[in-house]
Amino acid sequence: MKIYDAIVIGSGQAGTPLAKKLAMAGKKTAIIEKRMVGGTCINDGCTPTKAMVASAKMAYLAGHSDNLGVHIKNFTVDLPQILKRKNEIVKSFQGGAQKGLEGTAGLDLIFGEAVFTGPQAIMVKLKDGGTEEMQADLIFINTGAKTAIPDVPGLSDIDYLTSTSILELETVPQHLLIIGASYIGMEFGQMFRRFGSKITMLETSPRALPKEDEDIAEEIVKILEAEEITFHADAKVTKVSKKPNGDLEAEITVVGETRLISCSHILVAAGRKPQTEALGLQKAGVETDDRGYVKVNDRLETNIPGVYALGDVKPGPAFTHIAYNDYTIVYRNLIEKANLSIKNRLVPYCMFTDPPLGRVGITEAEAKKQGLNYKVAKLPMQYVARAIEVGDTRGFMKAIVDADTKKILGVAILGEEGGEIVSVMQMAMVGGITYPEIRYMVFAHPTYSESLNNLFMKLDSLTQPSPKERAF
Ligand SMILES: Cc1cc2nc3c(=O)[nH]c(=O)nc-3n(C[C@H](O)[C@H](O)[C@H](O)COP(=O)(O)OP(=O)(O)OC[C@H]3O[C@@H](n4cnc5c(N)ncnc54)[C@H](O)[C@@H]3O)c2cc1C
Ligand SMILES: NC(=O)c1ccc[n+]([C@@H]2O[C@H](COP(=O)([O-])OP(=O)(O)OC[C@H]3O[C@@H](n4cnc5c(N)ncnc54)[C@H](O)[C@@H]3O)[C@@H](O)[C@H]2O)c1
Repeated sequence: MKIYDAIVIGSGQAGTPLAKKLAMAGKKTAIIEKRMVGGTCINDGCTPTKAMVASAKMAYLAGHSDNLGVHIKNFTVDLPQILKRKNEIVKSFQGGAQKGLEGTAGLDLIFGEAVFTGPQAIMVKLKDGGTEEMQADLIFINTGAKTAIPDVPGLSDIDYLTSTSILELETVPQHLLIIGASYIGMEFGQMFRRFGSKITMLETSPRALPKEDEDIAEEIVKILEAEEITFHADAKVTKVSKKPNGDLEAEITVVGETRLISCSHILVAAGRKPQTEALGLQKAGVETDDRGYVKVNDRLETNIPGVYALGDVKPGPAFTHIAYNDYTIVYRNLIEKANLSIKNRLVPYCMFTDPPLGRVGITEAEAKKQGLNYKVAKLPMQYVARAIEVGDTRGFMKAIVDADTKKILGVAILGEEGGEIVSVMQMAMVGGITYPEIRYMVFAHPTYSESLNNLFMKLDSLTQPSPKERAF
């Protein structure tokens, strides 16, 4: 039995920096990884998808360059080259992360699958064979999530794609049917449409992106439909099968009506589930919720003293920046004796469609549900000077503000650089900057952020439009 001060299970976006910092703080630490260092984000999440989204954007720009006076006669999409570039980026990020762990004194990187054998005890099924027993007073669960496979008759009999396996396709699917129209579905749907696939998207909810405000979801669907992507909302896949010619067939009901869709590939993008099934949590007495997520308090402590859970394995928003922030909270509480909590943490995110959707704070629907006295400002990107100059006026800016305190409650930017502009607004929200202050703040011209002046002008009919707004 090996004795450590700390054991980190999973080298994801929380575990990797946490293990390093704990070792550097003098704690003898082990980090156990069953697959590859860097977890989902680096290996089959953010990094590879955003690298491939960049190729898809290039294809789109090549096909839409005439308007800017640049005529590109012919272009082709070279998927093997796109994969090669993506793989090189992934490999360099993964290699860098692994080197960082291996080069840290007092830290052991162990490849294998960790299973709890008691509250402070772990058994590792080593990748190279054999097992290793270890224990520590501090154990951190950072095992992330994996694709959830819906219970659809016939699905287990066909070679369906997941967000991981689709990243390795060497040829562009002729017709890709996507189950689930949220982040993963939208990002891959647009990407493969731009690579040349026909795309059909199915969503069980009455509309795509059910967690977003209706106007935002509608606008995104409109943008993707303009690229000839087909959406079916209120849709349920009732059966899938392989036809004698090798094609796949999905039987679906759309608003109660049965249809058959023939396609070459099916991507399952219907959500993710925590990787806790094989973790032996019951041996440690660690409680999970009814969906298998590890229950934690606001300081990310489980019900067992000394055992913590960070990142996607606990309930709540599943993003890399949240996993990373979890690490900083746990580390500072433990080592720097801070008293930090995840309560009231502002959660920004960006869906990397083109244009992207950046959002922070609450939605209009949430403001309504909470019965707040709020106002909504909206500015179409057609009124954003920078968007006109750049030649892409799809989308809009939207803000929800408190009518009494004038504070910003939530912002969504569906437009070019939406994720970047929303970061500006996030800082305003954290700093308590009110919308009248932003309305008259000096931003560089011509930037997208400058149009935040005009966005907030919309809130007060007595306010004179700025010279920039008058120009339109
Ligand atoms: C296709 C896709 C695109 C995404 N794009 C974005 C994006 O653009 N922006 C964003 O913020 N988020 C994005 N995400 C989400 C993001 O990847 C996750 O939120 C993030 O990786 C979570 O980090 P984590 O540390 O909790 O877990 P992970 O990164 O999943 O790491 C968990 C690690 O634990 C290991 N592990 C699991 N069980 C064991 C065990 N028993 N023993 C040892 N090791 C174990 C796993 O192998 C894995 O390496 C995307 C996700 C997907 C699937
Ligand atoms: N840019 C980003 O930050 C980014 C990108 C990709 C993924 N992610 C993360 O990955 C997680 C998973 O993404 P996701 O899109 O798979 O999950 P999700 O949970 O966000 O959405 C799944 C969608 O599938 C629908 N659905 C479920 N079962 C269905 C069925 N049988 N038929 C049709 N539709 C069905 C749901 O109603 C939902 O709209 C997200 O929570 C997100 O945090 C983030």
